Amino acid sequence: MKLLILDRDGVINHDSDAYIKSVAEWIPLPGSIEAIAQLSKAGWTVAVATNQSGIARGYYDVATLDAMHARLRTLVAEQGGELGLIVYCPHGPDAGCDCRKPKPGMLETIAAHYDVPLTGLWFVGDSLSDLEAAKAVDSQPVLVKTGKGAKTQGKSLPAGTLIFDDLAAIAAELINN
Ligand SMILES: O=P(O)(O)OC[C@@H](O)[C@H]1O[C@@H](OP(=O)(O)O)[C@@H](O)[C@@H](O)[C@@H]1O
Ligand SMILES: [Mg+2]
Ligand SMILES: [Zn+2]
Repeated sequence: MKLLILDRDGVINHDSDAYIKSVAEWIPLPGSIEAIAQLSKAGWTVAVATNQSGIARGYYDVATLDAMHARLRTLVAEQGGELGLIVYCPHGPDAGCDCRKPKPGMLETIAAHYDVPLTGLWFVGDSLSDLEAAKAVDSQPVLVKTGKGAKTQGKSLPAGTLIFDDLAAIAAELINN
């Protein structure tokens, strides 16, 4: 089974230091919806693993987050694709949960859901915590330069991190090779 896991903010949609607090603030990055749909139509299952500490911080509630994700699913479906499992961590940095990246809990949940090994599985993110989560379970860390990615690129990255301009470039790589 061809499974790809994506971070959400900064990879699929624009991110903000003020958090993405409403459906209106949730704006897809150029080409990201089309990239997900193309991967889906090419036989890939695309899942999402996203930190959403804004819930713990009281910036928005689960119903609002679900509405953002319903919007994402609708947009992908309008392009003829289908989005897979979305897993989020609603906790704050001090909660000590197992799901907040850089912990790999969400990657483990998704891999178990699809019964796919984590080793070498591509996880695409824009933050160092995304790449560290991948490395923690021997998945393949993949950095995109969108969102916080260009800034992250200047940091010390896990060995073997792959770097792409955006999700569209990743889709082209996976579909054409
Ligand atoms: O990139 P993903 O995991 O999809 O989501 C990131 C968001 O939950 C937010 O994560 C926050 O980090 P803290 O959770 O406050 O450390 C900040 O980086 C915000 O700018 C960002 O919108
Ligand atoms: Mg992100
Ligand atoms: Zn959590």
